[in-house]
Amino acid sequence: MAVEIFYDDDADLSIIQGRKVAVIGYGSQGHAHALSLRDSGVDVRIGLPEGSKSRAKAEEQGLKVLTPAEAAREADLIMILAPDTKQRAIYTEDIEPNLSDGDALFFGHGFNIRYELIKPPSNVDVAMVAPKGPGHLVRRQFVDGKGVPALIAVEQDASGNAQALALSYAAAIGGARAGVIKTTFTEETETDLFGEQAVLCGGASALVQTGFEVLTEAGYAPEIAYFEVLHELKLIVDLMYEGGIARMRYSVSDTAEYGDLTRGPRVIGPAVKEEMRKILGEIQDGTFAREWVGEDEAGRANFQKLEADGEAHPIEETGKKLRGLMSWVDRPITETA
Ligand SMILES: NC(=O)C1=CN([C@@H]2O[C@H](COP(=O)(O)OP(=O)(O)OC[C@H]3O[C@@H](n4cnc5c(N)ncnc54)[C@H](OP(=O)(O)O)[C@@H]3O)[C@@H](O)[C@H]2O)C=CC1
Ligand SMILES: CC[C@](O)(C(C)=O)C(=O)O
Ligand SMILES: [Mg+2]
Ligand SMILES: [Mg+2]
Repeated sequence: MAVEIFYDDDADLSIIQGRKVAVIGYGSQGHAHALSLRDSGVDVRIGLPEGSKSRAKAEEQGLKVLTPAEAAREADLIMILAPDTKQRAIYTEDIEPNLSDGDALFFGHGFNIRYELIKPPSNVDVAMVAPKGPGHLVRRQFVDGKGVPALIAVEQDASGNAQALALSYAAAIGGARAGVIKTTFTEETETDLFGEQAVLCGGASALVQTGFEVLTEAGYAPEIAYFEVLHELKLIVDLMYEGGIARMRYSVSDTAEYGDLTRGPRVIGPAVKEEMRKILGEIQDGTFAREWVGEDEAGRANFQKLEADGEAHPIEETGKKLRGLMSWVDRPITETA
């Protein structure tokens, strides 16, 4: 089925400019949405708990900061950009008691609706604006006059205007400069989880670490291995981003292209594809969501151990040293872009 894609000319910015928006959370996505909404002329407040370390950042950037409950009460559109595992409690304690007829409840990812962790009342719009990129780059691209593509979805259309509202919001954060695709909460949640697990974060990290291990264990210099499997990956992916896999193959040598065509399918062979299908199945049947919510409720011990193991991987030390010698690469993540 053909998808519907919307651009700036299809969006009416005045719709979101007429709303009082509460952004709950001020992390990767929260700061990007809030600052870009504000720069697009939208009335924004941030909802953060009293003890949150993000409060000072939001205040420094001139934003009004309230508790999540106060922000939800004052606003008529509430965008939840707190961690997925915390959203159910925030919704129950701070948002649900402050929802009124005609309010809109927005999400940046469909997890809590798809897995029925949050069940909103029927008198509010429930919609999603999900940028297809990390929040710090969503903000950086907005400031640079560009945009990260976004997905919109409407789960509940109490007002009869929820899609236009979601499109207007997506345009205000720069998404409609690149393209906004209409989808469902289910399709966004399942494809997003699959993408980040199998390809973008899980697949790519494991590919890079394994390539680095094979080279260094065979006695090659870690610095050369780093440049080969991590640094150059960005340059190769830039070509794919600009012109697809064909553009990358045009630019690399024919030796590289022959190796790509004959060896690539051996690395990512039928066993990997089968594992990817299993991973997708665990997303579709709720196994992953139950596991992740359980891990969070149990205090995240396994998550923290795996994270620490990743930080201790030798590629990190090599990379830190080499990136420090390339000022244009070692760019800090900032909250203002
Ligand atoms: N990261 C990304 O680029 C993307 C994320 N998303 C989705 O966006 C949502 C937010 O993710 P992300 O930006 O990564 O989150 P982050 O972890 O970067 O930030 C979470 C923010 O929520 C705050 N927070 C924590 N607990 C509460 C609470 N009880 N009440 C209010 N605020 C709270 C945190 O405060 P403190 O700083 O004090 O911890 C922090 O400011 C998720 O649904 C995610 O799936 C979608 C697309 C991409
Ligand atoms: C790829 C990870 C992501 O889905 C994203 C930046 O789009 C996320 O959840 O952070
Ligand atoms: Mg994503
Ligand atoms: Mg995601």
